[in-house]
Amino acid sequence: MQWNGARRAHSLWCKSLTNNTHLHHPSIPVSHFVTTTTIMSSLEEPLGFDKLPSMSTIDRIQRFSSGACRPRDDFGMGHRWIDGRDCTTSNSCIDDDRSFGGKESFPWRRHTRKLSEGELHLLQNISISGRTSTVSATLRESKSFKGHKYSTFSNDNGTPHITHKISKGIPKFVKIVEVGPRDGLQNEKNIVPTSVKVELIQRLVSSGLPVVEATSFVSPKWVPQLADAKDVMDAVNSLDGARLPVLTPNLKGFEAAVSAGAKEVAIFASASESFSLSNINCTIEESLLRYRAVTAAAKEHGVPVRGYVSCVVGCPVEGAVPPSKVAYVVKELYDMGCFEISLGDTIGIGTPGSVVPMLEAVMAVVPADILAVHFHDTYGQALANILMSLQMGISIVDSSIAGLGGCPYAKGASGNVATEDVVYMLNGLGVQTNVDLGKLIAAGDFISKHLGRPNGSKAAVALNRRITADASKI
Ligand SMILES: CC(C)(COP(=O)([O-])OP(=O)([O-])OC[C@H]1O[C@@H](n2cnc3c(N)ncnc32)[C@H](O)[C@@H]1OP(=O)([O-])[O-])[C@@H](O)C(=O)NCCC(=O)NCCSC(=O)C[C@@](C)(O)CC(=O)[O-]
Repeated sequence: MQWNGARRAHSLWCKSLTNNTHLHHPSIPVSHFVTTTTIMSSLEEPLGFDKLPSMSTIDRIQRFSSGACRPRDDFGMGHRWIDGRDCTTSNSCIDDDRSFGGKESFPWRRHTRKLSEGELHLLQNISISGRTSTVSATLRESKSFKGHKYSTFSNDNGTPHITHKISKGIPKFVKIVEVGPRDGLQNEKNIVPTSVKVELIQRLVSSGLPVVEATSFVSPKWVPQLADAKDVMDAVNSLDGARLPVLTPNLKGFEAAVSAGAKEVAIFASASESFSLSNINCTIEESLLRYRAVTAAAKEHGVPVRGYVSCVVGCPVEGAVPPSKVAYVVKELYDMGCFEISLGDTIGIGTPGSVVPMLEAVMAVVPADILAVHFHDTYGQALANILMSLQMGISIVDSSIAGLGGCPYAKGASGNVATEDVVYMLNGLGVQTNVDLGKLIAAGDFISKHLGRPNGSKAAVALNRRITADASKI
């Protein structure tokens, strides 16, 4: 029976990756994890263009503009992949091969060309003097953490032209959606006291973050770490300055969230059937049915709904996930009224090589400006993936304070990209976030200290060291 199958598979995802037993479904046999681990090893090679379907049917002319949204009747997705009729596995879907057949180059790729003598001279100057310049800029910033713009390339030799080329397409403002109190803490082995969660949220809001995902109204049997969702909301509801969305997997969760004062909710679907079963104990289609009920109720209450799609490039069980599957689920969430949709590389397996075709497929069916990217940093690819996403027109980035999430003692998925690292990179690019990096680092240090581990943000660690070094000279 499908439902029994779903139950057996339920909650496999974090467990198989992290050995984090607190989320394990009691009925999942140990042998299941062995299988999953074996499959996971097939993902140890980075997913690149050669491992994913290419994009011959996607119209490329307008895809990076927000006006690129249009129905794709010819997209060839339908429901066939869900029924599994043409697919042996999600990685070998005939439909997808047809839709994305043919290897073509992507027009957004920078064309290499011969550099002129002047340009060569310029680049040599940058590589020689740029290092000093970058370092001094970093040191200057480290004292105040104030957002600054790097001046590495700003000389009078025509370099602004190069800067312009590099930053072309990158938005002037990026909205950061902080997911640490929810995505980060849901994976913690030990339950974090409510008062600590509340203080963390307060600190994050006061750093200027516009959105701080506060908690989840999910089954406490599955996620005991967030069983205090109501108490957390009671304590943070009156905070001004940021939106505080919460995760709701079904109507029950939605109703509980609204009674607790939540003014925004998020629903979370998956592009991988196996992950859907393990995470929320139902198939993708069943989850979409549930979410239609949630979005309808939310509309009645005037509550905005954010959508998540997990496993957008890879699934711990199924391996590579075809972009068309992601696009299908995104479009469903969009059609049911989600105002924003976050694309989750749940296991942090993606590289720009796999993220780009996925984004292309998604941007062919919904506007780019409603999309967010949500990268876990398991393979250290998150910042590269974010930069690539920004260049493709994304301007909403999810991240987690101090890189919270995942289990530090187990092989497998790690936390989200650290918010401090994202802000540091965006400051370097001259992109506005309205976030105070100093306050952010203090918030990251606060929660890391509580959890008894080093801050997972490289920028925070480096900038903290710098302060110590400065102080020792005084
Ligand atoms: C979806 C369910 C609830 C289905 O869980 P189920 O066991 O299939 O649900 P059920 O309808 O059979 O109910 C079982 C029990 O749960 C209760 N229940 C039912 N719903 C709720 C609720 N909302 N709040 C509190 N309790 C609830 C329900 O009342 C019942 O209680 P009992 O009668 O046994 O005492 C469960 O599987 C669940 O809570 N899953 C949560 C999974 C989760 O939070 N995962 C982490 C999210 S992270 C993620 O998805 C990825 C993301 C978003 O971060 C992006 C990325 O990284 O890619």
